Amino acid sequence: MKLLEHMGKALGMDPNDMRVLFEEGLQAMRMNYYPPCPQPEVAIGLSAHSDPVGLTILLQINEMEGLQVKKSGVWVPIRPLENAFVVNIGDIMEIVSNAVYPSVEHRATVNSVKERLSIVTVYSPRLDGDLGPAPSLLSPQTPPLFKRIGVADYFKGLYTRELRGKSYVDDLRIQPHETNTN
Ligand SMILES: O=C(O)CCC(=O)C(=O)O
Ligand SMILES: [Fe+2]
Repeated sequence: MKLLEHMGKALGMDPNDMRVLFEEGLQAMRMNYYPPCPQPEVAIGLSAHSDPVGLTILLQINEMEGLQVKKSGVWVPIRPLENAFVVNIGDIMEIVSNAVYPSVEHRATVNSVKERLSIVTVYSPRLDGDLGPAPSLLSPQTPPLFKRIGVADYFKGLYTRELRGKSYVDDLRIQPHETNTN
């Protein structure tokens, strides 16, 4: 919550906009195990995706490289640093910040030498909340770029589709022909 509050402050958001959504939010944890793979060049540990949450904090536990983020269309390896967390922006933060903080597309590769482990904790809004660009960031000059959707409906929509890059957040984007000029 502290991290989110600071990010909201940096954006010039009304602190309440962040609180209303994320206070009493959902926190989940998962551990990923990638066994060594004899043919890593034809396999993938976790296919390209952006995390559908607010923020992700990730620890590459046994210091095996594998996480890659897409930067300007190129996959860049994230070298594990001892005792350092990786903080990834999720799709919900992209929506709330009205695309000021875009979510990061990433994937995990495997290798033939050793298994790889990562622990991930994700933070999301409360399920009974309502998700959309923070009202305090909107003005006639900065109109909303995403549709509003209930948090529960957002997750329902998410789990009925496949993991494919940033396709879900792209579907929630308001298209130019949908812009309401009233
Ligand atoms: O194992 C990794 O480094 C990436 C894991 C990940 O992206 C995820 O669990 O969402
Ligand atoms: Fe991820």
